[in-house]
Amino acid sequence: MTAEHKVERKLFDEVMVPCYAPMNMIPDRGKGARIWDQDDREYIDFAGGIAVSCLGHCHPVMVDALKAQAEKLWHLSNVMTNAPALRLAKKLTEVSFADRVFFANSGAEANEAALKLARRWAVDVHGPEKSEIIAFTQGFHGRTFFTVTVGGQAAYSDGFGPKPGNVTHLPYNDLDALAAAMSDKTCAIMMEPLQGEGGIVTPDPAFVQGVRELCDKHNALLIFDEVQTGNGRTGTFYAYEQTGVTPDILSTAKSLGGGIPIGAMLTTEKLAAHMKVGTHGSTYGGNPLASAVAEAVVNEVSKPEVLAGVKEREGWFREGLEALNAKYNMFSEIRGKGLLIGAALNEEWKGRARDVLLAAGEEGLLLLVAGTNVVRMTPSLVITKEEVEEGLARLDRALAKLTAA
Ligand SMILES: Cc1ncc(COP(=O)(O)O)c(C=O)c1O
Repeated sequence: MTAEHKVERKLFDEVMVPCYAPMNMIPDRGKGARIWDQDDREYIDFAGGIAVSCLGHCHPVMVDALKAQAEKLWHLSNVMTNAPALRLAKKLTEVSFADRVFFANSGAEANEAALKLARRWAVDVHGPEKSEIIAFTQGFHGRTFFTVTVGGQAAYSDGFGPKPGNVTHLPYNDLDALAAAMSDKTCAIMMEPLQGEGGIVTPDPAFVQGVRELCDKHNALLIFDEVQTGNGRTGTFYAYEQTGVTPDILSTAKSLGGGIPIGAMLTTEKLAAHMKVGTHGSTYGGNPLASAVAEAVVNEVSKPEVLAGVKEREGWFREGLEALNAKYNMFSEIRGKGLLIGAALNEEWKGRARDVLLAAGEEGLLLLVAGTNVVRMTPSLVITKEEVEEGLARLDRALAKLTAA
């Protein structure tokens, strides 16, 4: 890398709106579960772009789909439909409960569409009084004003003036609290089937089933936010498949594109009928380039051997992390499902998830955090055994230094 090709990290502090605190390096290229920075330093990637790079970096099926579509047609807007979007929508209905698909560009936008559909349905069928949205503490649904308000972390939605109204937050996994709060004015419940940003929290199966029953009782819609859990992340194509519960609306993004921005809202024929021409829209939603890549990603990830491989890889991670914990005694629990993994710090290390992330970075391993107490891993679903072992060896070195300091 020659000096003139190198962009200095300090430029970030000079020209970017300071919403982020990125690591002190600039990645230059990636392959599989490895990334190299501008200085040619190699990192094993257990972060996967926050549950996005489900096939690793620059997987041939994505590169081929992108190249082929890039030579054909990039963009039309929704004044015309396009073949890649139609094929992708058809595939998404085949791998889920849904009959209908609306394309957006991100998780927040998919959730925004889901919430708007729920309110629209309520207004059409029951009248405007049925408008309450119930969501859960520590939930995360995106950063548009509606979705951040529905998300259960006030720190993200406070300080912007008046919020969209009629949103109630309840503790996750507390069916009694939900039963007491719900009424016929409840329009919809929005939840993650496994909370990601909130700390990798898996609800009791009875809670999820109870939520469905309460929705049926009060004629409310159940929206599953599968932006982080979807597209094979937990070992089934969608996490809801493991709950015995089917939502009315599902949002998906992140791994849907494997790295190209795309999101989608999935729903039933009956609910979709409440959206008419012009009710909602997006310039880029379902654009041919993003749809072509997502189609290739979904075709690959939905293969039974890829989904079975997620469970196998979960075993490699759990075994390796438990062994590290036996050595360093830092975690109270290794939790999550499939390749959505959280290592919760014990009392002694409480609040130091970022220290673990930074120490790992020094050793050439990319991790994530979920809050301040959980070290999160959302690697490629096809990460190799050698990459996992190398990453865990680097984590071993990082924890050795951290615990010795
Ligand atoms: C469960 C969940 N929903 C929604 C979002 C927002 O997605 P995006 O950042 O693509 O808008 C996220 C992002 O972390 C998420 O984890």
